[in-house]
Amino acid sequence: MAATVNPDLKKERENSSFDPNKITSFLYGGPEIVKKKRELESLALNDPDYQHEDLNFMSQEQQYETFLKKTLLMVTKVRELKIDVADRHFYRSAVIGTNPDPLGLHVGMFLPTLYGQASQEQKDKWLKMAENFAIIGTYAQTEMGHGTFLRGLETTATYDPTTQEFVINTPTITAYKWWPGGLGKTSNYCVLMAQLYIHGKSYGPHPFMVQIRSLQDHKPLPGVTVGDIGPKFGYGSVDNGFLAFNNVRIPRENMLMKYSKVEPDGTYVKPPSTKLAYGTMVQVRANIVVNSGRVLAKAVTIATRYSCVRRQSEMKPGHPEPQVLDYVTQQYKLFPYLAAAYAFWLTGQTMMSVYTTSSNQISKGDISALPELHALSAGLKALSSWVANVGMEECRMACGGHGYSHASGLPRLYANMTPGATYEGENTVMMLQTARYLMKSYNQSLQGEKLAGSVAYLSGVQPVPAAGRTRNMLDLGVLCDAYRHRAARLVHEAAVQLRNERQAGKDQPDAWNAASVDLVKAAMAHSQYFVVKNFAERLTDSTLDSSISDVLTRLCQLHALHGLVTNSGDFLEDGYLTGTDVRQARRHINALMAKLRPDAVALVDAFDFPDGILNSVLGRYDGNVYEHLLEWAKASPLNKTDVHQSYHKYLKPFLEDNRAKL
Ligand SMILES: CCCCCCCCCCCCCC(=O)SCCNC(=O)CCNC(=O)[C@H](O)C(C)(C)COP(=O)(O)OP(=O)(O)OC[C@H]1O[C@@H](n2cnc3c(N)ncnc32)[C@H](O)[C@@H]1OP(=O)(O)O
Ligand SMILES: Cc1cc2nc3c(=O)[nH]c(=O)nc-3n(C[C@H](O)[C@H](O)[C@H](O)COP(=O)(O)OP(=O)(O)OC[C@H]3O[C@@H](n4cnc5c(N)ncnc54)[C@H](O)[C@@H]3O)c2cc1C
Repeated sequence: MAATVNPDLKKERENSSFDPNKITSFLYGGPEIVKKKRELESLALNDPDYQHEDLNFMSQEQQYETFLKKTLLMVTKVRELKIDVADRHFYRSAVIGTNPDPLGLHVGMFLPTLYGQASQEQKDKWLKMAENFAIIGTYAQTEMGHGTFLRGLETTATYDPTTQEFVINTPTITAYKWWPGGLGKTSNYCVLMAQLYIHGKSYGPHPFMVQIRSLQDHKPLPGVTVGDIGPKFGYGSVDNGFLAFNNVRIPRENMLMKYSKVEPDGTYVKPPSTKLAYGTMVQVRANIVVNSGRVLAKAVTIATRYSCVRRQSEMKPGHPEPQVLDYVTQQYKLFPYLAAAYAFWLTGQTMMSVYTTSSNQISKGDISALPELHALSAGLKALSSWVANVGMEECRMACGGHGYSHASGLPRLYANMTPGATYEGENTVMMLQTARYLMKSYNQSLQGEKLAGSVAYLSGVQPVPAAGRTRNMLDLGVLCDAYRHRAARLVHEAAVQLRNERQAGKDQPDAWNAASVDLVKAAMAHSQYFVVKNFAERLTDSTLDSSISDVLTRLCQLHALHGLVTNSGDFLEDGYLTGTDVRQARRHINALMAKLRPDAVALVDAFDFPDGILNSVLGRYDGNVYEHLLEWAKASPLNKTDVHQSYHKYLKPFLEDNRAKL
């Protein structure tokens, strides 16, 4: 087995213009954090207790069992090792890699819902148990018939003042809860979203704490039907489940009552905003933005390293076969996603800091930040997960045939990450939520109100500059202006279309539906502007090491220019940019790619994913791809014996029969 680094990769690293550790430090927030991250990752990756056979060789049941065992062990070890709460995600992501785990919903949504929606007494009652995994919960909202339309949920929680209980019921097949992670086999509790009814009146969806399985033998409690929904496109390591209730009674105190309340006599106390009950979803949407950047970074790391190891065809007759990354078309496949990975990594950081600031404000009773937080997280969640999906698939195809093998790590990455476009708010629906906020804000600006936050740019009309001007299309100020102008114009045009539909006689919902393609386009342009502007702003950080600011600036330019060229119609339509500008932009992209080429490997190394996390033969740090491909294939279950047992059952009699007939 080769112990040395592949010579092509070695040369790439020797020829890069900067030290990748400096970018790693920038991406993770300083050298101390990087040190901590590496220590925790290496602790997890070198722990023999976490080793197991490749998941790709396992059935769904085996994957679930393996991951359950592994994550429970992780909980115990995190406790024993006394890992700080703030650092646990480093350890966790090294243990689970790019796979979801059966406790993901407990950590990612059940606990956050208790933190965000439970009253102090309820926290005192349940938090200790939940934080210490004495109970395991999930977030049971989606039903077979309704995921998007929360007001359409059919599960009911009917208050009975005589016993001071809620009666939980699943009235129809379509009311079955469907999809919650960890529900199928793992959880014994859930936060249940159900329609609250008091004295025959509906109050909309509310969260309830409901025990579903016995704490003694894990059997479903009386009146509870629960199970696994079966194999999916990915997510083999998670037991997504179904759940139904037949008039199950829970105490009044089990409705999560930080905001809405039901008094013993059935009096309903209204929350400051009904949408506060949706708070956990906003948090997870912000997390998805972070995750999309990381997922794209992983895919690009695999494809870029492999493209330096892979040699194919003759560029010049008689010359050695070039590294495929030297084909400019290959660069054009990968470098825009390399740039996008950086863009979304940084966007994710900003999104999380907006989330933290706004949610602190909200939990203190000031809910003014809620609409902006919802609109921003919805749009960025949708944009980032869409780009990550397209990018992962592009990276897979850029690896040729080997990209299709599970050895590449890319099919599993895609299958596990692509539902980010669907869960936690289907992407088109999320973009339409952002559009709703944009329309409101736009109308407010027309009334002369000054706008703040991400929509501040909608205040005041953006004039189209006079024709004939020359622009420097590499100037980040020029690029940000172009994106801002495009977003403002598309918001304006969507608003005009909406108004025209109304004037043509449609009511508001029909007009909205008729204008929805334009509305999504406007929300997309708004979100893209936010990403480009955020990237450019991060480069103005005076503490940024000068040795890396050049290369990061190139990535930012490439990200902005590539988006501009692929959406050139939007920038040209009203004459804001000229054909010459767009042609110039295309030339700059080629020049930028040539400049980035020597730094490509260092730029993906800077993401600092150890091999154990990447889990890809093609993306190995040492580049020794071929010998490990062979080794990996040999470990496949079909190769356990030279002659498979099916030969004796089927092939042998078939061949013998055919031979006998000759
Ligand atoms: C370590 C941990 C790792 C982390 C990862 C964890 C695990 C990851 C795995 C994850 C696994 C996956 C787990 C899962 O998948 S969990 C299930 C996730 N499900 C969804 O996301 C459902 C999506 N649907 C909705 O959110 C709502 O129903 C929508 C938004 C579609 C409409 O809603 P509704 O029909 O009720 O309302 P309306 O249209 O009448 O609008 C009314 C007003 O409300 C405003 N509004 C709406 N929503 C919000 C909001 N949230 N905050 C603030 N405001 C909000 C809205 O703008 C409007 O404002 P205005 O215009 O009137 O002023
Ligand atoms: C892997 C995975 C894990 C999940 N985990 C959980 C979980 O733990 N807990 C949980 O509660 N749920 C979970 N879900 C469910 C998930 O949240 C929903 O599937 C998601 O919110 C989308 O809702 P839907 O399935 O009803 O899609 P639908 O709304 O039926 O979407 C179908 C199509 O209709 C379109 N559409 C719907 N409404 C509109 C509209 N108003 N305007 C325009 N177009 C519209 C959509 O754009 C889409 O193209 C999970 C799903 C997956 C795939």
